[in-house]
Amino acid sequence: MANSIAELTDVGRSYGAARVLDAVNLTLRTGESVAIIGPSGSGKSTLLSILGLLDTPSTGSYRLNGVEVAGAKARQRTQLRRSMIGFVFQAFHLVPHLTVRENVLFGMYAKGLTAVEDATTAEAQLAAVGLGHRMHALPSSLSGGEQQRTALARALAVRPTLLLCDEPTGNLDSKNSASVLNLLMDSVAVDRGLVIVTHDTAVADRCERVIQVADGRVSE
Ligand SMILES: Nc1ncnc2c1ncn2[C@@H]1O[C@H](COP(=O)(O)OP(=O)(O)OP(=O)(O)O)[C@@H](O)[C@H]1O
Repeated sequence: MANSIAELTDVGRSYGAARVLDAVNLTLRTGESVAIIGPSGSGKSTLLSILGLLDTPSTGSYRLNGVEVAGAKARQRTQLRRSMIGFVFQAFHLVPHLTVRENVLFGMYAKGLTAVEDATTAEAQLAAVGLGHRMHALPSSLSGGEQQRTALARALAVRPTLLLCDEPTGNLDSKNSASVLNLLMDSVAVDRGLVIVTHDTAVADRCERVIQVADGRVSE
């Protein structure tokens, strides 16, 4: 049965006098793919940052795996983020002087994983995204699609409970978008949920749920 991973109750976020999110109620469960859509500046990235513990709600409750984190200290949020959350961004954010394989390993070390089997996990994850033959390449020699598949392998190698993506196909042509989208959909698992902020209707169409953000409010 699907478990609730993330539960936002009456969440608001203000920056100074500007109210960016208002009374947001949202529950995300394992096995789900959720698209977040809405006009530019409506608060989508802010919502994703709150879900990923990069930002904190100004008001309301956020329960992550049953633990209240809205008022959690930075250290606890960092620990939870490391152990539970994976991110994929539009701009890939690979380390330029590390190879593809090293980028995935670096992501694992950054998450505090240092087991000997890390190299095997990293290589298996790269093979799973179709990059087994590019493991020793530098990011600059890869296509945009290959770079995003590396970023996805880096995120998945630590087995996140929640995979959060901000415009993951925003820098890709249609062919590379389709392959990254297929991999994202394949990454949804009984013990994992997927959230994608997107302007791309092809992406939203593939997700089970579509959440619309407008004027700081969400509707489904
Ligand atoms: N750190 C911040 N300080 C002040 N204002 C902010 C901050 N972060 C976001 N905002 C404001 O909050 C609003 C929502 O921003 P957000 O990035 O969440 O929108 P978005 O829906 O993701 O937009 P886009 O589709 O253009 O990426 C914007 O008006 C933005 O200027």
